[in-house]
Amino acid sequence: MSESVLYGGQSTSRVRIHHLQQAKARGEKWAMLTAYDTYSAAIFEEAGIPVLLVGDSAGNVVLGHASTVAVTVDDLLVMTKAVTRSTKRALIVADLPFGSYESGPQQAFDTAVRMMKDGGAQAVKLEGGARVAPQIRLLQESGIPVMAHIGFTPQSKHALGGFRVQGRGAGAEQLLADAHAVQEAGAFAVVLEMVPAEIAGQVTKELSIPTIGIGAGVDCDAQVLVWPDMAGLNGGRVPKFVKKYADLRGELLRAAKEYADDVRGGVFPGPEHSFD
Ligand SMILES: Nc1nc(=O)c2c([nH]1)NC[C@@H]1CN(c3ccc(C(=O)N[C@@H](CCC(=O)O)C(=O)O)cc3)CN21
Ligand SMILES: CC(C)C(=O)C(=O)O
Ligand SMILES: [Mg+2]
Repeated sequence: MSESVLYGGQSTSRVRIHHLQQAKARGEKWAMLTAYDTYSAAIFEEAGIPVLLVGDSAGNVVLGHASTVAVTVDDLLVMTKAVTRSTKRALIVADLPFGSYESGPQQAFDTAVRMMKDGGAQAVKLEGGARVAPQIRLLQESGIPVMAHIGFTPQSKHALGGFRVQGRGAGAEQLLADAHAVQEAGAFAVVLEMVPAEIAGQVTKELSIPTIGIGAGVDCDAQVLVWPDMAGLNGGRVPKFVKKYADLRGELLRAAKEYADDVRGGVFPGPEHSFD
């Protein structure tokens, strides 16, 4: 078997966007996860996840907001710094929050520069297709790798009418046009969120850049999930596209209860946790 370009050998150098391009050319699929803090980022890198996204899903899963709309650049900067400090192999992508790039290429550039200079990110992600092509183009020309995000774009859920699959029926044409627009503008990869599997497969075939699916079927070049969803830390309802690989909520609940019981019972701390 040929060696993976992403997980291969003894290499300790950083995953770069050209590695993702090579992976697509070789038909090698890869996984992306979100990360928001030091322990999770280090664990995912050790697990061989080549790309980590400091997602604005932090609004939901870290900060307790009902949506990603309230998330600020400052919020994500703190988390991006934590993630970049604790990793050295994974490619770190920072989401650009709602309101920090839409008004034009200059605004997008200013925000992206903060994520790269202060945050240490190696790439940024923004939501939208043809409508953000000018932003993608300026960033790309300025040396900032851009990941695009089309299909269901959570920052515009109020405009899209809630959490809905995009690209069905007549929407397929729009989705394909957006996919081509972001590639043409210079995006190095594109997230496809909640898109019918067949359409996502078609986009993946037509594009030369990698597609990263979330609720977009198995034919994408890569997949992404929000980590507290896939690890079962999330106690609420999770979207249909989530597969639960662990029950961290149950495990943490058990540990916290046992600790509380030990303290109530005078069992903790024991002599081995105490000083003479
Ligand atoms: N915890 C978490 N997971 C995510 O995947 C996620 C976030 N937060 N926050 C930002 C966006 C928002 N996303 C979401 C959130 C909810 C649904 C959802 O409830 N989907 C339903 C309805 C689908 C439909 O109506 O067709 C589902 O059952 O999948 C989907 C994507 C994806 N992102
Ligand atoms: C779900 C992924 C793609 C995302 O944008 C996020 O976590 O914010
Ligand atoms: Mg996001």
